[in-house]
Amino acid sequence: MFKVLISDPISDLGIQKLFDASDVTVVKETGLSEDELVKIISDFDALLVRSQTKVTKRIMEAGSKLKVIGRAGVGVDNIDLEAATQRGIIVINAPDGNTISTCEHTFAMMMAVSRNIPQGYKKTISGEWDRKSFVGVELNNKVLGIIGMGRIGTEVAERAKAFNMSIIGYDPFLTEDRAEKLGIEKGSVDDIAKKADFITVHTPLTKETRHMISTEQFELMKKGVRIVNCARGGIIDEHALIHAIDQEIVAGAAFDVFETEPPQKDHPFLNHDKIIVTPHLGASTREAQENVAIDVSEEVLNILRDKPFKNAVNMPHVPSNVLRKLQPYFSLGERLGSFLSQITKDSIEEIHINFSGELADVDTAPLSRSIIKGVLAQYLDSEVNVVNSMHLAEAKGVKIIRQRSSSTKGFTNLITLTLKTNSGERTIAGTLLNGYGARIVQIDQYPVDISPEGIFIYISHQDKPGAIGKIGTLLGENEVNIATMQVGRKVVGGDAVMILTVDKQPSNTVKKLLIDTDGIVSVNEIIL
Ligand SMILES: NC(=O)C1=CN([C@@H]2O[C@H](COP(=O)(O)OP(=O)(O)OC[C@H]3O[C@@H](n4cnc5c(N)ncnc54)[C@H](O)[C@@H]3O)[C@@H](O)[C@H]2O)C=CC1
Ligand SMILES: O=C(O)C(=O)COP(=O)(O)O
Repeated sequence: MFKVLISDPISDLGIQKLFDASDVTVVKETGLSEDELVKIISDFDALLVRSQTKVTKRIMEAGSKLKVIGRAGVGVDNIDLEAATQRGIIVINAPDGNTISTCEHTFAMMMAVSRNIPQGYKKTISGEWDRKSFVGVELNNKVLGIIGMGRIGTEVAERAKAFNMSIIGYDPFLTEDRAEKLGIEKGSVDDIAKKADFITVHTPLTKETRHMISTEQFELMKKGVRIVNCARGGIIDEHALIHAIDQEIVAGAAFDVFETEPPQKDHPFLNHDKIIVTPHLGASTREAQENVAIDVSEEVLNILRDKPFKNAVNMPHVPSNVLRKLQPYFSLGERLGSFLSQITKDSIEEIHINFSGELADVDTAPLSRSIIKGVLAQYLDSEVNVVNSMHLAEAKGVKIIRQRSSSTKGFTNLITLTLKTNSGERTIAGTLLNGYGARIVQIDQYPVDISPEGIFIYISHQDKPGAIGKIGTLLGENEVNIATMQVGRKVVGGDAVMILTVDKQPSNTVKKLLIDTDGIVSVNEIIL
């Protein structure tokens, strides 16, 4: 008999399958503290949560029988995924069930902020009949900027068309082709900042998206822009937003989520006459709650019964003999993927992976998942892992081509990764050198010898006398110490690259100084 603990309010109707299962006992105990959960968790095979329960390492360590944690929703930021993976606990979520509700909430917020509905309501019920202070704007003929064109962002775009809005979308995976099919324009964050009358964000919170809308972006915006965040607190810099309202750039903002939830009583968004707020209600509809509960219950039952499941957000599953052979390569593969995706700025359309030498006769599927995880991780953060990376790439329309070859260019093993985009392709190759660890041995057409660990500055420049000296001096003057330097060029005086390993991250000012240096074409910072 399996025991399932439900520790957050989850729809009873949605989890009926669990109640009906003859091999499952369900216990509902909501509002437990970490200590209380630690005390009882050892009895349970599965734990079902929403966003309230913080599933910590301590709870997992106490859950000696715990096989699966089910999140009835999308974001798994309340679950310590690393601890779960380490303990072999499968974490699953329900990514599809609340898409429509969150999209509709976004519209509710967009319309409420455009017509000052909460402000008007508040004044009217206080007994005042004020028809002058709340003149709004129409959505009709306005430009809507959508940052994050995944499930929710796409649904928002579809509905915005019915309001006669023109839409600019930004997502690293949005191709021209898909944008055209959706009837929207593909743009950058800056394009959106410059052109949009309304901006809504629908990305996860990752190191890339944290404060992706901040002072710099607000300064580009049109006067009177309205901002909506029904994704995650922190994507929009809360302090910079207040400043942009004070400067009369932003006319109004609607937030469902906060950097800290619940927000402190003195949070500047509360009681601000230009900001409307809801308490993380995006997924709070009867339908969404039923959907996510049904999805999560089915997955939990499958996992408990050792049947196939699809929405795992962690845990690799590799036969032990294959695992033994591949183990040393996982980290190299992921780092190759991460390095290359950090210097590939366009939408990725195809991922080509070639395995050669010792790797040509092993089942490299698990290794491919690590490589693809590395490629996707900076965009999808905690939601991408070796279980779901392949599926996520394919779901985003990215074609994956895996090959084996005998050509090793003199190495006993070689992984060659190529990312094809609409504007060209980028390649990286790496190897495990017997006794010397992992090495990146090729970037595009340049042979290199780099240990894939640390902070890198990748500079494309014109091969000119003095170029290296200028860069070295500039970094030195700004106290960025260079640990290693690799250079490569195609022909004398032609395109050249410089790959520096540095001891600390260069500031934005230093990066700008580098970009402004004569002969430098592009500067990328890479963190592995
Ligand atoms: N307010 C609420 O109650 C709810 C909030 N959410 C949040 O909404 C967000 C989006 O959810 P879904 O659409 O289901 O996820 P999704 O995974 O389908 O879409 C997210 C999209 O963001 C894109 N993205 C990642 N990094 C980016 C970057 N740096 N710039 C631009 N785009 C980037 C990804 O490529 C992806 O297409 C998640 O953070 C989720 O937690 C989801 C449900 C309810
Ligand atoms: O699904 C998500 O990511 C959400 O943010 C919804 O959270 P909730 O289940 O309503 O606490």
